Formats: sequence, C-alpha cells, structure tokens
Amino acid sequence: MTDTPLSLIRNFSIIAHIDHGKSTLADRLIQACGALTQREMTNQVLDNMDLERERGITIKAQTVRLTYPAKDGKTYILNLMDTPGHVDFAYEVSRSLAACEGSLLVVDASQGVEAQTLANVYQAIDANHEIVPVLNKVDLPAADCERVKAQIEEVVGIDAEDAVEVSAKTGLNIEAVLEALVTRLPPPKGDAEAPLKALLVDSWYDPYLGVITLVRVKEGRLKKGMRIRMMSTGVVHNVDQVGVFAPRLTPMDELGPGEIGYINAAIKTVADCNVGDTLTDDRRPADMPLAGFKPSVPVVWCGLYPIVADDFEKLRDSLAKLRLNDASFHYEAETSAALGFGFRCGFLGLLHLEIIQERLSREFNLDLIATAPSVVYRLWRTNGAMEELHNPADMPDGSLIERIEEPWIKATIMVPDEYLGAVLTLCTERRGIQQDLTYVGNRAMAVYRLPLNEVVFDFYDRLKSVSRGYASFDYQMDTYEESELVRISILVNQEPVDALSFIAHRSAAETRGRAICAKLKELIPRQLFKIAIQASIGSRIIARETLGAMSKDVTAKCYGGDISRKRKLLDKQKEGKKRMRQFGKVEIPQSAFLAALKMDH
Ligand SMILES: Nc1nc2c(ncn2[C@@H]2O[C@H](COP(=O)(O)OP(=O)(O)OP(=O)(O)O)[C@@H](O)[C@H]2O)c(=O)[nH]1
Repeated sequence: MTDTPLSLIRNFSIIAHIDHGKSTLADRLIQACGALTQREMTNQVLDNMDLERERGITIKAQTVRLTYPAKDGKTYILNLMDTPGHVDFAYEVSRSLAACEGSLLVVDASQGVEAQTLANVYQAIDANHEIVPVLNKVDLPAADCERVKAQIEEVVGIDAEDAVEVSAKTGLNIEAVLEALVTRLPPPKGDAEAPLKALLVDSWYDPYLGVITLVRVKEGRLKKGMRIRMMSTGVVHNVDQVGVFAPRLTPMDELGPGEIGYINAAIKTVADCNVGDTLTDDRRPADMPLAGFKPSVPVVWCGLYPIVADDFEKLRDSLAKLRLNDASFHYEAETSAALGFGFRCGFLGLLHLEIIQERLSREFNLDLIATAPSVVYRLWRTNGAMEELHNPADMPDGSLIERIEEPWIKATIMVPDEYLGAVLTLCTERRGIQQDLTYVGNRAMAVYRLPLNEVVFDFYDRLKSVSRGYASFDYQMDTYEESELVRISILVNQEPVDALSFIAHRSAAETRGRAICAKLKELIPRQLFKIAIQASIGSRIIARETLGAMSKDVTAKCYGGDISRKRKLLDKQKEGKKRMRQFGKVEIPQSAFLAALKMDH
C-alpha cells in the first residue's frame, strides 16, 4: 500500500456536544462506504465497549479507515477518528485532533450550540483544522437550521452558510457529508522519503496481540520488520505488524505519510507507550520530535476498597488490567484503619471515576467501597517544601502547614434564560466568580471561575436539576490558588474514622460536618452503650450527635429449631460480620459508610 497519493487521503474527526449524534453519523459514514456489510453493522460500531454502548457515550477514541468513490471519479481514503464528547475526556479529544487535518462539527439542529460544542471546536481551531459544520437531526419537527446556522456563526465564529443538513437517523444527505470531506478538507502533507516521524496517538491492550499502538505517520514510512525508536525514551522495538483499522485490524506492509494505522511491536505494557511521543527509524532517526501533548494528569482521587477483605488480590489484578487499557487511570496501594487494604486511584474526572468503578463491579465482579472523591491540593509546609495532597487523611497537623492551594477551573455554562437565575445562585453558593455573561438568542452563556473541589461532588447533578436538564457545562483546569481549607475529621466514640475525613473550605466546614454526623446517627445501629458522633477540625469539635444505648431485650436469644435453620442463621450472621467494620468498640455497618460517603460534602 501507500501507493495512495496524499491528495486522495483525508483525515478527520467528528466533534460534537454529547448526544448530538456523533456516533450515529459515524456509523452512517461507515455504512455508506461499505466498510461493513449490513449484517456486520451493529449499532454504533465505534463505541465498542459494552459500557459505552449502554450509557451511549464515547469514551475511548477509535478510528476507522474508509474507502469512498467520490463524484469526481477518484477513490479516496477517509480516516475517521472518533472523539469522546464528555468533558472528562477533553485530553483524548486533543490527541485525536492532532492526528487529523479537519473536523466535522456536528450540531443538533433542534438544540443548537452547547457548552461542549464550543470547547471541542476551540480545540479543533487550535489544531488548525478546517471545520465543516453539519446540522444533524433535521428530521425532528423542532429542527431549525437557519437559527442554528446563525448561532454557529455568532458564537463559534465560523462560516455556517454551507453547513450540511443531515439526519444521521434516517440517512438523509450522508453522501453530501462525504463529498464535503473530499472537497472541503485539505489533504495531509509529508515527505515519504524523509526519516520516519510518526505520532503516537493512543495505545491499548488487546488480549490476542498484546499492546496495540495507534499512530499517525507524518513523514517517512513505517514498515513491518523495522526497528523503531521512541524519541522521548530512546527505547527501541521491532515492528511485528503494521496495519489499518478497516474497521477490523487489517495488516499492511507499510504506512506512508498522512496515514493513520496501528503497529504491534512486542511492547510489554501500555505504560511504555507515551501518548504524544514520536516514533522514528532507529537506523535513520529524525532530528527533532513532533510537538507532543501534555501528559494527562488525574484531577480527582478516591480510595477504592474491597467490601470483602479477601478480594484485595483480585482488586489488585483487576486494576492492573484496567490500567493496561487506560493510561490516564492511576492507582497506588493504601491502607485505611476503617476500610483495611485498598488503593488510592486517580481519574480524569467524576465520569471517569464512575466508569472505572462500574467496570470493576461488572467485568471483574468486585464489590467496592469508594471514599469521597478529593481533588489534588498543593500543600506548602512551614519548612518550604511543597507536596501534592491526594488524600485528606494525609493532611499534616495545621502547625506544619504554611498554606494550602486548591485547583480552580474555568467553566462555561449555557442555559435557557428562564433558568439563569438558579444557575447563577448555584455558582455563587459554590464560591464561583463570574467572568462573563452573554446572550445568544434566548440562551445565556455564563463563564465562571470555580474551585474544583466544589464541583467534584454534585455540581453537575445540581446544575441539571436547577435547569431541568437544559444547562450544558464544560470546564478546563485553570490555576492553583491559596485558600482557607481545613480537614474535617469524623470521630465515632472518640475514634477517628479516616475514610470519612474530608477537606472543605472553612466557610462550609460546620454545615457539612453537622450534616454528616446527623446522617451517621441515623445509620449506625444502637450499641450496648451510648456513643458520640463528632466532627472536628484539629482538636476543635464543630458538630456532635449522640446515639443512645439500645435497650436490653433486643439482644434476646432465640432457642430451639432444627439444625439446618440454625446453620443458616449462623451463616447469615457471618455474612453480617463481614459487612461490619469494627471501630474501637463500635461496629459500623458497610451501608453507613456507603451512605455517608455518598453525601454531598
Ligand atoms: N431524530 C434523530 N435522532 C438522532 C439522529 N442522530 C442521532 N440521533 C439520536 O440521538 C441520540 C444520541 O446519538 P449518538 O450518536 O449516540 O450521540 P453522540 O453524540 O455520539 O453521543 P456521545 O457518544 O455520547 O458523544 C441517540 O438516541 C440517537 O438515536 C437524527 O438524525 N435524528
């Protein structure tokens, strides 16, 4: 292969707000190009993880190579890179965009531009993409193409006059999208005779082939049998296989400039493949690497503990397997007095956390407790040292701390006018600072700076509820700033329960401390003695509840009955024991932890 001239290649991504129909459109394009037969065509080929399909969201960027005989009589190679739409995965969007020359900007013609439309399109503009607007869902009665075109021009600032109007659902006008790709996007550039430069876009673990690496060749040729060097580490590998996604893995002899494909090179772990790295020919290396990406940094951490202590090893194995397919997921072992042995895990955001948790329970059959999510604080000690704090339990004594900084985000929220008031109130409650407020028709666009720790708990849910689901939200990380943060410890019968401690702004500490004590009082069963449930900052108690002792007759034993029934009862009791955690003299049921941790701190 690679006898395809560059002029006949088009590399493109599809960018859209969640649910605007990106995956449906991708499926239609694949179908129209005959890459899969009707029978092979299951719904949404690109979203190939079960979980993605169920939730209808795209997590991992995927790619497909299509062959399109255009109206000009020539046959083109179209490489489609799917991109995730959710804000947690903005980083994966940027790396897919770096491998392409253009984007289809899909906007739901009945909804119009949303916060993630904007965030993604700005990334595409940064990546120097040619952008073709596509108005989807024109079959819906509420579709209003003229209004949405005007909106795209006004808010996004790109020409929308020639936007392609389609229905990905009915298949209307799909051909026009393919023609627009061929006529409006530029072909890739690159010199096939230059030393190899290929961008490492992604890598994942395939149970049959081992580590698969997705690459975009920029210069030179990438051939089977070649010795390649990773420019950031100098590590050398033999290329066992080169190929393209058609959409199944299809081996080829080589990939030339402008092409997107995969290599398989006996690489042991995904961790050895740095996304954004440049691959070059070990015998004739390039002088300079390509501009890479910044590494993805986890912004939210929480502890994951097995409910049954015996599952610890299984959890360790499962996390290792997940990590193979998801380099942005981090974990390290930790112990908690309350929860035993577990892991501290880092995620790109809350959705990422939820997805990993769900995969652990579904694919690996693990019952887990997750501690409250925490952002990464920067802690400056009085001795001048700075450390990153991932876990509230690790916060040193106040006398050792000079200052703490917390991460802020810049959030864009789009919302219909009638819900604006409620949204602004929510942002203010969460310590938000308004940066900008503009109108597009009857929709407001508010730009706020907010502390991330006010967002990780339930901001997204609250936003949806105060706007009846109409607000859309997107954010990017901003700066770190000094803040009055305190750690709130929870004490049961004078014993601190480490898994329940959390960090909050001083102004919110008391309310949240009080709420958690009240909740625990409801959840902890009465004991033979009276116990105190307290919240404290250092040695100062800020909230207290008292749980009365239980009356004696509740412990009355049950005699008689046949042996098997007794055995059953004993087994049941054993189960029950497993689900309790001993706290000094107090036993706290698992359900109390779960409920307390679920609370909005
Ligand atoms: N009526 C109508 N519905 C559509 C059309 N295209 C997509 N949909 C529906 O819109 C919903 C979202 O479509 P998806 O393709 O999953 O959206 P997406 O943008 O890929 O979403 P993410 O993968 O979560 O980013 C699905 O229920 C589709 O069936 C269309 O042209 N008309």
